[in-house]
Amino acid sequence: MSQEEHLAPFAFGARLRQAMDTRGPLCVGIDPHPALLADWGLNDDVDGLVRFCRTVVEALADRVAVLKPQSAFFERFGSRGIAALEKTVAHSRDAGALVLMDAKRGDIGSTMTAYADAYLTKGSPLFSDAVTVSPFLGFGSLRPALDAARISGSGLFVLALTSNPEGAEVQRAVTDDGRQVAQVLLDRLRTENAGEEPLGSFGAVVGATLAEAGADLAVNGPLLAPGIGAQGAGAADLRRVFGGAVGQVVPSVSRGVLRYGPTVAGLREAARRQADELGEALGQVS
Ligand SMILES: O=C(O)c1cc(=O)[nH]c(=O)n1[C@@H]1O[C@H](COP(=O)(O)O)[C@@H](O)[C@H]1O
Repeated sequence: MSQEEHLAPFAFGARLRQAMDTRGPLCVGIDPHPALLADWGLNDDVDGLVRFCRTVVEALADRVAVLKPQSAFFERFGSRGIAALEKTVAHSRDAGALVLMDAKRGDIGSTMTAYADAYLTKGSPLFSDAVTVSPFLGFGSLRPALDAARISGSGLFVLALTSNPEGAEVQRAVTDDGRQVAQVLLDRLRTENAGEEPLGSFGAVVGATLAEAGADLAVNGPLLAPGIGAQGAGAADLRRVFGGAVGQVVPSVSRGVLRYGPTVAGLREAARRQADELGEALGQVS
């Protein structure tokens, strides 16, 4: 039985909290890079993509809290890639993982409504437990997604302090009232999550690669921490970056686990190792 069936009335934040508490907080990204397909002995085509995803889901969907398919690697293959993405989402959810669709969508409100229909509305072929969104058009442009997520019990992760070095130019820019852009976004998330227990459904993306957070991360929502493994961050960075907010951190690893395929056993062992290391750093059961 999937987590959704178990926990149907609960909001994403509550379902995520439960998954983090029972499975540990690790999120594994499904990023079928051409280089990984080659390393796994697969062709860089739809058949290779499908086999790759089937293996990752078989290995991990019954044990990690969150699986995060990176939409770009599926879009490369056009409509058949999207069909593979739909199946990957469905199989992951059926096996009990929460699915965070990494699509980083963002647009004017009226178009955002269509993205909300695609990812956050029950019955849509790409319906996911949560989706990553870009607030570059202003936090208010995300309103249709916030509203749709509230109705369907799904969630959002808003890019705030991304793991790439180029992000700071925009995200650390100082606004008229003296706050950094990232802080404005975090403050808006705190408002959206106000009063939610045990955890709000609207999270922020905060890279584990940052030298320091330099922001108030207490948004009463989850903090997705990519950048671990291939981008150079590790368990030791989490306490430094997240400080008192470590209990809300969902550490995210893609290549750092995927490179231990193609066997199910290799992937499981790599995920377990990451979960142990990160869980220890976060002071959580894993
Ligand atoms: O939203 C994300 O997941 C994300 C945000 C961010 O700031 N940095 C970041 O790397 N990501 C994604 O996280 C994954 C990182 O992959 P690895 O570097 O292989 O672990 C990729 O799918 C990125 O698109």
